[in-house]
Amino acid sequence: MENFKVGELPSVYYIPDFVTAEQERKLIDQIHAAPRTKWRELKGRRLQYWGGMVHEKGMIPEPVPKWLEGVLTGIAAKTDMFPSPLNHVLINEYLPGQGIMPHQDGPMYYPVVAILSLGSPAVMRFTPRKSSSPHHPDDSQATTEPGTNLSSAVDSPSHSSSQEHTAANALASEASGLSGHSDSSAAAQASCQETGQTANVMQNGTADSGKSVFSKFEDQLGFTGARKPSHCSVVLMPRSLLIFKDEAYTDHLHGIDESMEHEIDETVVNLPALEIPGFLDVEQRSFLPSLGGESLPQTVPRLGPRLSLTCRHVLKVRKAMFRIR
Ligand SMILES: O=C(O)CCC(=O)C(=O)O
Ligand SMILES: [Fe+2]
Repeated sequence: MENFKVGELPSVYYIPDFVTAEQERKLIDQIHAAPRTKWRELKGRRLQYWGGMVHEKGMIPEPVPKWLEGVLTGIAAKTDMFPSPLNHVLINEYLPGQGIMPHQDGPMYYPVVAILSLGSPAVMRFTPRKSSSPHHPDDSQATTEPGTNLSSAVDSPSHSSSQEHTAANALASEASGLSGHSDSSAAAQASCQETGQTANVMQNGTADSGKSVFSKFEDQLGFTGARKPSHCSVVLMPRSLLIFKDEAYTDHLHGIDESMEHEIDETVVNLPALEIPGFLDVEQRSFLPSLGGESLPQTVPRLGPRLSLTCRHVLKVRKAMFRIR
């Protein structure tokens, strides 16, 4: 995994092309095939959650469908960063211009998150948490499943350091009931040879020519090279997997701007991602005649829907009382 580490903020990992285009298409189809009632409409986006309702007293588990189980076991197998099986997936759908306010995922989850991106690209920004920052009610919905009677502690404006999804104290009991399958996962079959090379370039910052890849990109984009380690942005390309933990999880907020274009600025830590074929597909490029083959875009245009699968391990899981079939 160290090959996929990006930037100086501990600890952010970016794996390009974690799933293939075919796997991406199948996942998008599966998401859209879910019953309409699975969608929760929020002000700025809509979401589905799978694995159960997250509650401060513990998640009431529900079986994860096969197609998602493959993603979860694939992530666990390929990344080796989760000590227990991932048991929860939040699927966010963003239309052009939609985003998610800066927030923290909070103590209901084991503090490592894996986000698989599908569809249109976007930029995620990490900013240091300030205790005086205002509370965003929307944030609590982002990761704690609105409409599920989550405790008032989540939405309480009096709640301490504001943006956090502090639904409860850190919970320690292990999740149960979801056994891992280490094979046959869509994600596990994702090509890793191709990605390994790109990742090395991302990590080491040097291409074969010996010239720093970052300086090449920074020259093209007119950057001065003064990146602040604490401010980090990651371009989330379709089919990529972002993983973050440590300070990025506990001391930083993460969010996606609600705008029609995401600026590629000096905080972006995975500039080489922009050079990967397919940064914008042919259809998207036709909207932007200025985007030639050689020149790097200055922004990520939001031209179509983006779907993200936020995969986590909910720490406290309750026994399912009964199931209606
Ligand atoms: O859509 C994304 O990439 C981010 C989602 C997120 O931060 C969350 O669900 O907590
Ligand atoms: Fe989040």
